[in-house]
Amino acid sequence: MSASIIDGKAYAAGLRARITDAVGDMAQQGATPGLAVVIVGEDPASQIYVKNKARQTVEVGMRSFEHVLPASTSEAELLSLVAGLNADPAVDGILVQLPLPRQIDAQKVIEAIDPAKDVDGFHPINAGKLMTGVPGLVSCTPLGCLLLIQSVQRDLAGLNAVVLGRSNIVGKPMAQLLIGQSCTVTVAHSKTRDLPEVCREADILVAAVGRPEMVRGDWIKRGAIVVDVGINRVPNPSSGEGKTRVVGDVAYAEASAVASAITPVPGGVGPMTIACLLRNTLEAACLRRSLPMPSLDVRLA
Ligand SMILES: Nc1nc2c(c(=O)[nH]1)N[C@@H](CN(C=O)c1ccc(C(=O)N[C@@H](CCC(=O)O)C(=O)O)cc1)CN2
Ligand SMILES: [Mg+2]
Repeated sequence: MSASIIDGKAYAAGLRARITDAVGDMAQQGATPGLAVVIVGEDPASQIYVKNKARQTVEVGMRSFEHVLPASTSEAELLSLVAGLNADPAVDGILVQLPLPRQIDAQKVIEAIDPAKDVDGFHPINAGKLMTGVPGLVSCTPLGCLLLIQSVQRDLAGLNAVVLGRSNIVGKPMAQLLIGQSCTVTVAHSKTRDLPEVCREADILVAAVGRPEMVRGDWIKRGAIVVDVGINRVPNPSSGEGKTRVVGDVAYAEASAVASAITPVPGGVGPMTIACLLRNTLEAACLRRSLPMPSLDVRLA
């Protein structure tokens, strides 16, 4: 078996096209959505993600408010900025890029964001809504993963899903989303016994552990759908000294020989994270204006 490749880049482009249409309709009614993105410090990867977020926000026709703060910013200063954004009627969505410098308690900042503007879906109110099956803003990376899984199989009821990783940002919300689709869900992690054995039970395997190529081909059930959330930079001496390349948490070539469908790294889950952020900003803007959320059905060729 050679797995079909789930093209997250193409899916994300399709989603952005649908969002662009919806935002155009809102703009005609004088209701252009706005997204505020906050970055603290100079982490190079975060700078790239934030630039991409701001650029794509403008590309879909939304207003982008970028706040670049020095690494020395205090928690009180950041909380004061968040309070201002909560009160700003032009801002529908607020995103504080993670990680934050060590002097700032990220959880405190997340909890300071108005849940109605929490387009990352990290606020305990939104996490609780997901847990209890109440509509709310859902964390972007797991939402992107679910959309990619459903692009190859719409009905997931009764399937065994294994989520590798238990972070608040990916693992836990991913498990909740799959429960919402009537999957039988196992959350596995670094202390799980017989991990390869547990993974081999999965019809759907979502890997979000941050360990390069940890999931081997013989951990995967024949015909499984494999979603790789990992973004790991590893040395790549064949392209020159000091050069790196990006790999996922799954050994891609081995897994492709066994799975029915698999997301690549890069070009799988990563692009969906920002597309879903824009989707969530649209949803927040619709809710705040009591407008219906447009359907954003994307079909891959
Ligand atoms: N407030 C938030 N902070 C962080 C989040 C988040 O969702 N909200 N997620 C990550 C970073 N992230 C977005 O912020 C993000 C990561 C990766 C990608 C992406 O497109 N990756 C590419 C590969 C990139 C590479 O080559 O290095 C891909 O997979 O194709 C987009 C967004 C942590 N912080
Ligand atoms: Mg993410």
